[in-house]
Amino acid sequence: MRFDYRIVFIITALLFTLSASLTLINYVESMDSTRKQLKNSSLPLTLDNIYTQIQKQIIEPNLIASVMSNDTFMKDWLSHEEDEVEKITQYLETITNKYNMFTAFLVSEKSQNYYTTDGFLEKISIKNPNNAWYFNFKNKPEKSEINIDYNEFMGNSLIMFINHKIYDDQSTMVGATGVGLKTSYINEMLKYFRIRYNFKVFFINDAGEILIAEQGIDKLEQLSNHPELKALIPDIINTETQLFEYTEEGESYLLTKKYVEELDLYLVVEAKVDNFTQSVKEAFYFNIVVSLLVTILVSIVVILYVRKIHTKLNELASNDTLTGLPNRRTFQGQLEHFMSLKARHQQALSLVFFDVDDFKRINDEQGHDVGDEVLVNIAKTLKSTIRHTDYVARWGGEEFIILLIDSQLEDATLIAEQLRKNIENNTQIFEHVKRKVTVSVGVTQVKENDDADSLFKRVDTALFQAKRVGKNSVTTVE
Ligand SMILES: Nc1nc2c(ncn2[C@@H]2O[C@H](COP(=O)(O)OP(=O)(O)OP(=O)(O)O)[C@@H](O)[C@H]2O)c(=O)[nH]1
Repeated sequence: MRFDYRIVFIITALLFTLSASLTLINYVESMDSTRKQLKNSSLPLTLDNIYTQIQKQIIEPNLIASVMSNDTFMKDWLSHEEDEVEKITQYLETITNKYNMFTAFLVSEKSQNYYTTDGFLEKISIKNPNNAWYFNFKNKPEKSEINIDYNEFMGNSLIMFINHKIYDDQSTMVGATGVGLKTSYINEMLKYFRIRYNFKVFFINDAGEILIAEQGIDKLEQLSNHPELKALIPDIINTETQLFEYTEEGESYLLTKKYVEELDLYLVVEAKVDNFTQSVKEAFYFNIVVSLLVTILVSIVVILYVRKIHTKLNELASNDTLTGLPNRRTFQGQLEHFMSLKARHQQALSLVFFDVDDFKRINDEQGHDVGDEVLVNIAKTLKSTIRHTDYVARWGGEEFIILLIDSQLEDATLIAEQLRKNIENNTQIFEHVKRKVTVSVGVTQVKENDDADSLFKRVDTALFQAKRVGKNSVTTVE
């Protein structure tokens, strides 16, 4: 009976399918929950965090600019002392140093002069685009504004200006003052959020231009190279929607926005989804490999175990459990095999068939256990008497059979006689039964035209004759 590997393959396939399916379900769920967490928690939290930090940074300078615009010194200076530039320079310098601002400024409506901490800077003109901010501001109803602008006089860097109008007692606008601060802290903050949390943060104005972004981040500087993001910008500005999604070069991005009133800008936080699902993907590949290894391991254990059981079953099916000798069925198979070989190789084969004499008496008088012990010892004697190339079996009950390979009838008779003597003189059997146990033996040789039936019939006749002549003897039938 050959071991059928198909069942192992089926078990392996089922096991792997099961564990792979569970891993896949787990993966899909984890991906889904990571996306949900990104949408519902990480992105909005980061957005609020940045918003709060920016507001905190604006509050103090805004207050300073407001105090400056209401300062009586400022108002008096504008109406009576504008020729004393020293005084205002000192005032602006004091404010800048005291509050650690990048600059402080004043524009006089009467003289159109622009003063900074360095004194008189320039005469502003409506024709100069750099001065456009003042004329725009003047025409606005608001008393204050925040402008984020590059300033060529200030190292051409991005400066946040907090502008406040100055009014005289008749509520006429007499100028504008305020402070300027470098936005480098914003850049630091944007960098921090990118490195620490994998978020890209930027600010867009009403015109859809990205006004503040981390410097050196290609994507945001070259918005025209990113049509998918560019196409979203009108929606970011004009709709109430908070969350946006787009795909670029096969990568999925999520965006969230908030309007920052003080800056009149939209704060946008962007996340590349893959950055957040990477660990889930890695866990998925790892789990698949582990599942495969575990499946292989389980399959090996199953193969080893099933093979062991299979060998045991084979043994049980082909061997006699009491003596360990092959049983009748196995013997018949072997006999047919040797008979066909004989036809090819012209090899002499003989059959020896024997039966324990008066075995029933042993059982009846001394019990079955003693009877069993006798059979076991006869099997041992049998094995030690014949050659290892011969084939022996328990035929059934107290009958044994031997196929002697390459043996003529005369040799077989000699071996049968030897066997009979060995059993009769066996001391171990004697110890158990307390008397001699003998066997009657029939011998025959396989003939040219024999089949299994004719052969058995002949050897059975020989055994019968051996019994008839008084047992404990060997009889040969040609
Ligand atoms: N202890 C034991 N007895 C068995 C076993 N198989 C068969 N027997 C017994 O062997 C006995 C055989 O008895 P019989 O066929 O009458 O043969 P016998 O008593 O040996 O008589 P002869 O063959 O004429 O010498 C029966 O009592 C069976 O029950 C076995 O495995 N163990």
